[in-house]
Amino acid sequence: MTIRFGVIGTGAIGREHIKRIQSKLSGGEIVAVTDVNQASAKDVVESFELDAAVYPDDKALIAAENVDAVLVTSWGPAHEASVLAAIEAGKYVFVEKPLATTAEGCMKIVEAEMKHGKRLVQVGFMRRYDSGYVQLKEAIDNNFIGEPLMIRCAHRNPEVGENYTTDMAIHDTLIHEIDVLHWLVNDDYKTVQVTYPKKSKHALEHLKDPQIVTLETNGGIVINAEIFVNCKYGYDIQCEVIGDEGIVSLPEFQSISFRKNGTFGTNVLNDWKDRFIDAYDKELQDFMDSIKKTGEPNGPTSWDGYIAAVTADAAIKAQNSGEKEVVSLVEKPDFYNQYQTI
Ligand SMILES: NC(=O)C1=CN([C@@H]2O[C@H](COP(=O)(O)OP(=O)(O)OC[C@H]3O[C@@H](n4cnc5c(N)ncnc54)[C@H](O)[C@@H]3O)[C@@H](O)[C@H]2O)C=CC1
Ligand SMILES: O=C1[C@@H](O)[C@H](O)[C@@H](O)[C@H](O)[C@H]1O
Repeated sequence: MTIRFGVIGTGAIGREHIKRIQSKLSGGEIVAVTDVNQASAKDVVESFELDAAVYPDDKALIAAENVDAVLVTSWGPAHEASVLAAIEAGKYVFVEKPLATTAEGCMKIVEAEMKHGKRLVQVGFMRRYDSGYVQLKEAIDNNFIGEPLMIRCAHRNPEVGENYTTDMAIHDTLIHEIDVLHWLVNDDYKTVQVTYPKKSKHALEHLKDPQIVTLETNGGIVINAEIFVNCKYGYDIQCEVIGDEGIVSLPEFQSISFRKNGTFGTNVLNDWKDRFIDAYDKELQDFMDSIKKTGEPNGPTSWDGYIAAVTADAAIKAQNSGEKEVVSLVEKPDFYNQYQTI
């Protein structure tokens, strides 16, 4: 069985995912595309030589009979409506982060999926598929470092465009740490606080950069996360978990080392596309394989999308108040307890 995808949003990551489904992964094909910029949708069909129809909007694409699964790679604020429409039509959905831009929006999706009665949605929190984070999780789950006490991490981008705003450091960038860290230590967040170090001279006037986010879990683990989106030197993701018996760290991305001109060095990557290339491949392959095997996706759930949104909302409140803000989740529905997600 081949899973026939309809793609909503043919921008940067939409194109990356189309390429991997079409020519790298097995068991899927792109049969439909749409974008509010119709020229972009048409261009992707031509340049990637897809045998796919171009639809005027998400509703028409979701209604197409030959679409089994919808890949939502439009801008964040458009995700909620497309995901809800896909659930209503009983179609599988792979949605890039964020699931929705508000906790209320995520909860609507959670409720719609529960009403449908089985899982349809997987959220694109790809770090759970990254081999480095998988190794960290195995070490923690196997008690290799004893009880985790603290986590130190950094999420650095070389630069961002002028549309990138201070709150995006949370809901666009930190959201990956928000998702992967509570999964890593099997805990939920209790509070969050944001502080601003001295501002980088490379940050535009409207942007506070870098930022330090301190998250505290119910179990007492304190996480110190640096978000620095004009770091200039490259795309760099760091994570170190400190336990009572030792420390585990995320491996550096593998690259050749060199000795040249009196220097011993290695290259640093420049963006997310390359850093998480294997993780993006694995998450989408798992989405397809799991649907074929069990009839449901296996990766991060709508509930995970909801946790991320609630935590991001509290962090944005903390950005503005300067205070420690409470992360308050409603009780996890039994429906999601039955899934042992990656
Ligand atoms: N998992 C990850 O590491 C990454 C995730 N993302 C997420 O993927 C999403 C897309 O990001 P990019 O591709 O970087 O943005 P982009 O701006 O390059 O592409 C988005 C595309 O969606 C289209 N679009 C917007 N609203 C639409 C609607 N209602 N219906 C149809 N098309 C619509 C736009 O015209 C544009 O072509 C965002 O939610 C972003 O947060 C982006 C980069 C990396
Ligand atoms: O999801 C992503 C982007 O949307 C975001 O803007 C970047 O900061 C992240 O590193 C990348 O993984």
